[in-house]
Amino acid sequence: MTTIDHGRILRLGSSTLFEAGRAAGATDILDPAIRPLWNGAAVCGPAYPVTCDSADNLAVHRAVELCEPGGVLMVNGWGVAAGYWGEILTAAAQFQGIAGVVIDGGARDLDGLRARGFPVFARTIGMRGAAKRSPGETGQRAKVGGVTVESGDLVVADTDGVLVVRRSMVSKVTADAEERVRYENELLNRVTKGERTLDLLQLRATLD
Ligand SMILES: O=C([O-])CC(=O)C(=O)O
Ligand SMILES: [Mg+2]
Repeated sequence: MTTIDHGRILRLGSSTLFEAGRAAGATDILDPAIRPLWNGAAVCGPAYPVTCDSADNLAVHRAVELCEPGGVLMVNGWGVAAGYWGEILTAAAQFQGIAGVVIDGGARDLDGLRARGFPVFARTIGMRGAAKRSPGETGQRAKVGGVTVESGDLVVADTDGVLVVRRSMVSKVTADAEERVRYENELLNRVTKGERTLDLLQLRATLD
């Protein structure tokens, strides 16, 4: 088994990875309303899916104990603006080695998350505390931002948004994205020197 270099994949960027996997249907973009909660937040790691009951985060507290180090919690919070995540869970997740969290719902204590440098992506801020009554579901699959995420799919989340790369396709998508970066760097070089995108991308014929 080849090991996956998550830092290297993150440097390729979510948009480049999406384009690389697009034709094969290997990548899915979460609803772009799910955004980083502080500037520069970014994370890459295997998904640990969590489905909460509406406005209840007991499943999240359990997931923080069960998720493997390096994992990314992918939480279905039904789009509700409750505080499914906050600074206490962040400190617990960091102790556990969890890499980040994506929530289709609310998170709070944003200054604390930023100060701790923990990447959190969420649909909204949620000041109101979540209940802690329903066990929900952990570790199987979860629908987050319109995408069904399986345990072990690769999550790549950065300033552009949140991408899921299907587990069996990670090597191919990564290799294709590296090729794409080489091509785009060449374009950047030439555009920086004054060449026109209309020429480089052979777009003039379409204009005529
Ligand atoms: O109450 C919760 O479970 C969420 C929260 O604010 C924290 O983790 O600090
Ligand atoms: Mg809190």
